[in-house]
Amino acid sequence: MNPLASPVCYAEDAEQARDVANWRRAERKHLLTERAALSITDRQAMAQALAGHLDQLLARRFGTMSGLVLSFYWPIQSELDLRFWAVRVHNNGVKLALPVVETPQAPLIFRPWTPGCAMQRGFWNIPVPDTVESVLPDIALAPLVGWDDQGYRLGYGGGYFDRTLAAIRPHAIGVGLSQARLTTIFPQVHDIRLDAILTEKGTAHEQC
Ligand SMILES: Nc1nc2c(c(=O)[nH]1)N(C=O)[C@@H](CNc1ccc(C(=O)N[C@@H](CCC(=O)O)C(=O)O)cc1)CN2
Ligand SMILES: Nc1ncnc2c1ncn2[C@@H]1O[C@H](COP(=O)(O)OP(=O)(O)OP(=O)(O)O)[C@@H](O)[C@H]1O
Repeated sequence: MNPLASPVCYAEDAEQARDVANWRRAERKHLLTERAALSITDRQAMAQALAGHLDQLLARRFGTMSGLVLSFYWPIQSELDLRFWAVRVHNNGVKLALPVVETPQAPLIFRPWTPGCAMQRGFWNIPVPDTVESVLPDIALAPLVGWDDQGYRLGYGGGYFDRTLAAIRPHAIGVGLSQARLTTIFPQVHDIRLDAILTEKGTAHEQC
């Protein structure tokens, strides 16, 4: 074996990782600008349509979801607002949770949420339930900034969902806009494929 091969290879890997990180930063910015340009009415219609697809997918895979814990998200930065759907799901007896960055650069934790429960501002100013209790979700909705046909997700660039899916393995469903599709996100070793991706147009990806 050529003794020089490994260091050269590492140098190329580091360069490639840097290129991908730079490309993702630019794509994120572009996708977030495009999403923010949609009208509130359009986003509400998309959220309604997506909620319908979610109901179908969850009923098909999990039936009534009785006894299961499902995590959703508190919308930020023009994300589709599925809180009306979360209230409906809660009223059907499903336990809900929200993700929390408790420790930077560590997996997310999940705190139980009920409609109207006390909230506080967390990391990045994202509202989180004001409780010390935590739960493990069986199903986790992952908000998407971008996505690809293989089921890979682009988020806000903290690596939080990937770290979480590497630590615990809920059924992970990415939710986002059909217009946020990328040909590929150039998956890196840390990227974990989601079990399904849903947009306002329906199922874009589903693992068998
Ligand atoms: N509504 C909502 N809640 C959520 C998430 C989400 O995507 N949406 N998250 C899903 O995981 C977690 C928070 N995710 C975060 C991801 C990145 C950064 C952040 O600091 N980003 C840096 C950019 C990093 C980089 O590009 O290198 C920044 O903008 O400064 C913050 C929070 C938990 N809660
Ligand atoms: N399992 C992991 N362990 C350690 N670091 C990780 C892990 N997953 C991701 N990271 C780090 O997080 C950084 C950002 O990852 P990536 O670009 O995939 O974020 P993202 O999926 O867009 O963000 P988020 O999930 O927070 O919305 C990567 O450079 C990587 O170093």
